[in-house]
Amino acid sequence: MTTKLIERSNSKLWLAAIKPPMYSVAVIPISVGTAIAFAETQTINSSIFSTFLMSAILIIAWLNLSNDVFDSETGIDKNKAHSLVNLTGNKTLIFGLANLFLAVGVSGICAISWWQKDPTVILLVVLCCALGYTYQGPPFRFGYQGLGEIICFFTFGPLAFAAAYYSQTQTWSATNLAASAIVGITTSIILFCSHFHQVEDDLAAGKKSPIVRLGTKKGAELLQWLCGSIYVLTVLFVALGMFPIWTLLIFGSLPFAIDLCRHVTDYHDQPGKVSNSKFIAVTLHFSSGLLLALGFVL
Ligand SMILES: C/C(=C\COP(=O)(O)OP(=O)(O)O)CCC[C@H](C)CCC[C@H](C)CCCC(C)C
Ligand SMILES: O=C(O)C1=CC(=O)c2ccccc2C1=O
Repeated sequence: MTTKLIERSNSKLWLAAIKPPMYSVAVIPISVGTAIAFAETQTINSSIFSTFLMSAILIIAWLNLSNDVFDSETGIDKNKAHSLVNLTGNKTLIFGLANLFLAVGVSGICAISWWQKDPTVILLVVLCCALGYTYQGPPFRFGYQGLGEIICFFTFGPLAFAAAYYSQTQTWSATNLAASAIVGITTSIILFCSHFHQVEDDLAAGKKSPIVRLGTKKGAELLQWLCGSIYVLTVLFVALGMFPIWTLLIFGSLPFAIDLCRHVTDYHDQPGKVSNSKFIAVTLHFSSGLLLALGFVL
């Protein structure tokens, strides 16, 4: 019985370390960017789409494994039982695996550029990876200065969307750029929410996350503006004729936005209770992204 309980909590820790829901951040920008390309050209290259999707998932695996490696070096993760480095006790193995995922992911994107005889897509994705590295890796560690959310907005928004759209069309689109702002915001909301419960550990390690800088109460207030902005922007882009009317389907994700804002407003200063806000934010990101994509293809 005791062994079973230990096994169960061990598998929970592994699941928390691998973070399956977080791969939404790879799926959504590639899917929405491709949906817009399809809506505008009526064609889709499914080999390019599936290669891009697999590569993006591998790049996010690299990001998360290497985050545990770099955080183990600053001591910020010393209380984090679900760090892969803490779980395995083998930093070299996790770093090696992370780099393998990055190499295979980037190879997939190289294949797309090779098929297109055009380096644009690989250059955009390498720029995303380099910015992702500056968030967490030495000597930059820009996340420790509170710059993560800004890097997140540009990488998962305009840059990832430009790469996904260009991989299908070899051209650019103002509509795609507008949609990228919405997904950039929802992705940054995930990172923003992940910092509410970590204030004590972040302060101890000298990490000035936006929540450390603002305080949890002001952070909860800012979250309401960020969530509201995705709906205001969608209405604006529909009114300007840049988005089809069906993209208003994004309002179907409003209950998750309300739930997220209520949860964070109620528990912003209670780490044990606010810690799951990151996963409500993932649900908001996934549902709003999927509905937006649907709005473009209908
Ligand atoms: C690893 C990230 C967050 C974890 O942050 P933190 O250390 O505070 O949390 P833990 O407690 O879990 O340790 C995400 C950081 C995202 C980064 C700012 C930007 C990454 C860009 C990607 C490489 C872009 C990939 C684009 C792809 C879809 C083509
Ligand atoms: O572990 C995390 O907290 C995050 C992992 C991750 O890959 C990601 C990507 C984009 C935005 C936020 C996050 C995380 O918060």
